[in-house]
Amino acid sequence: MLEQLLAGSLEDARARRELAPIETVEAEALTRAPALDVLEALAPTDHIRVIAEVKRASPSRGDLAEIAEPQALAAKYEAGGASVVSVLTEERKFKGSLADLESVRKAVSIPVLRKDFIGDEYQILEARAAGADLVLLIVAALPQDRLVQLHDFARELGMTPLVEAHSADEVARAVDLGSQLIGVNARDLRTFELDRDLFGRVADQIPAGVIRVAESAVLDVADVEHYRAAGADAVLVGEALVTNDPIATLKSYLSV
Ligand SMILES: O=P(O)(O)OC[C@@H](O)[C@@H](O)c1c[nH]c2ccccc12
Repeated sequence: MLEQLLAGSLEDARARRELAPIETVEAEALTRAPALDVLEALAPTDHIRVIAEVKRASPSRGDLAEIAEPQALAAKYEAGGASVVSVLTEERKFKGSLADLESVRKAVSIPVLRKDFIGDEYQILEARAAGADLVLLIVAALPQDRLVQLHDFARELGMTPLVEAHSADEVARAVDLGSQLIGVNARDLRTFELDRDLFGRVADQIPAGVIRVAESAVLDVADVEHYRAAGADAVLVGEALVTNDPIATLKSYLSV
């Protein structure tokens, strides 16, 4: 499944590239206001931080919410105390788009993450041109040499890569990159199985000073407490925020 998702995102990016060549998108990326300081926004503090996701659907959970106005949802996330907004831009299974990211960027002043299956520099330039401050890089999707190149490329644009791992080996590869922001996804993107305890098993491998994000499978405040107790600095939450009142839900998490 992960291979198909990556192939689909790359194919969609190639089609966009026919219309907007890399030079055009690069010029847009370079004339944007500088990317925001993500490590500052997510710096460990006395409560858990939340990366709140604009998520309409997923291959494992199907349709979650309509979200006609992603900018309105993102504004609620900011009002509720989220530290970062994640916008799924994958079109085929997650029903997102770069247009969603652009409208969210205009509506909030906190950092914005482009959440997609990224395997090409062009997608990173598009993200910056649309105003993203972070990009997701999924360790399982890429050989290490490409991961190094894409990680460097994003950093040269002033962006912060969120490097996603789903096993002890993948965490080791993320650490090898010199990543300052590592996410452990409870969901296996190949089988869609959930393992909420994975974060706790691998958290100690992440060096002090690196921000630790627990991704997926937060359905209520007890799950946030579970991740916090295991050492998470931040949680990345989609489904629970798009299917409940976002402000009230965020406020309950921020008490953890
Ligand atoms: O809806 P949830 O279970 O709260 O999960 C959010 C987020 O972690 C999930 O959307 C995600 C994590 N890593 C990804 C990689 C690609 C697509 C989606 C994801």
